[in-house]
Amino acid sequence: MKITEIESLPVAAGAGTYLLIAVHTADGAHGLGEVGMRSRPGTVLGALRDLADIVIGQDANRIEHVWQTMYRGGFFPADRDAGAAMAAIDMALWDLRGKTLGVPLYELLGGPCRDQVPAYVHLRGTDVEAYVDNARRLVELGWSHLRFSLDGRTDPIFEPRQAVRDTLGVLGALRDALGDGVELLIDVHTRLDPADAVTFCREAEPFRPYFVEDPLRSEDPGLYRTLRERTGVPLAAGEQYTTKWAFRPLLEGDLIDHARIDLANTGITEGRKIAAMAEAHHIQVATHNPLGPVCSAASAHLNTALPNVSVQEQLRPHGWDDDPLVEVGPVIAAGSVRPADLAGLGVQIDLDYARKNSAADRLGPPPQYRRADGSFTNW
Ligand SMILES: O=C(O)[C@@H](O)[C@H](O)[C@H](O)CO
Ligand SMILES: [Mg+2]
Repeated sequence: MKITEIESLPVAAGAGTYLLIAVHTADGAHGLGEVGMRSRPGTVLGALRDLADIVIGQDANRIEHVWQTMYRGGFFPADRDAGAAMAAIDMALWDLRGKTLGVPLYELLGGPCRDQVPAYVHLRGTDVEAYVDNARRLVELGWSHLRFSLDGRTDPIFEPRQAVRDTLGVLGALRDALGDGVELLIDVHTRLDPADAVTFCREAEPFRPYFVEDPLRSEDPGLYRTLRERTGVPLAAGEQYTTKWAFRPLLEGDLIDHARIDLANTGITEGRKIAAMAEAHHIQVATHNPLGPVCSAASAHLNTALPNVSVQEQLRPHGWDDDPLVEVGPVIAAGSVRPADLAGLGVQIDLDYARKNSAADRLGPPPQYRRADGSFTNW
């Protein structure tokens, strides 16, 4: 099972743009992977080429060994941008392993702990009424976990205190309209400084959110200690981390309640180790996955096999039903996701379609936000 090629497939498909890869082997097989960081396409495509120098010629069955050589083989640790490229290769090797053995990936990860994985979808709105209407529609479709963002709703200007007030208004209106049977998740996108994050979390408490995600920036996980002391709201973080070492302070300090592992940033080999570290702290895994069919499948497999799962992110309520790229993908039913009943990741894409519909020029930095004074703030 010699690895012969890492093929990058930035693809524009029915439902969005994805940065997929195919790892090919000498016997004509291939495994699929997905890169989680699409905001620096040149960097990650370059990292994939650098990693190919290390990986080509290796035995695809030695997944942990390949991980060690990718991570440490360039002397400088391959984290962040290179970590996202590594994650895609690692995911593809697990797909290949499952296909070679003829079993779904979750069987290799210990077998199922659950029948399907609870999932949440994204909720959007231009004003409070639109949020409530859109939420009601999703609930009617059977979704019980809805996620929306802390926004200023004056794009591209983001004023944190205004955004905190607006978002608390939306949260309160949703709770009033939907009652307690619907779980509400708020993603702050690392946009707040500690003072505003404390205000937001404390004032959100009476509305019983399922979690508040990324209230603080990710550079210094120790920052969460202050917030933790000042709010009882459940906290979620971790989507920007690629390694167990990055997650360690959050987990060992019991600073979060939900670990936002993104398998297209950590890979499966590292992601399951992070999940085990979380388990030791009674922290639930809430996989980050605003991504495509391959990462969604990988997440569904790992979450099927893990004991400590809260909820999996799924961008769209309808999955890939009408997407010309995706021949088989994970099964998305109202409120949940489960892997397709096939070997490996259980994803089949039309490789020719992917090659002909490159999204190379459509990936890049997200829209840029500004404070009213012109200074930068996170998207
Ligand atoms: O949790 C999420 O889905 C978000 O934080 C996205 O990863 C972010 O908006 C970048 O696309
Ligand atoms: Mg997020």
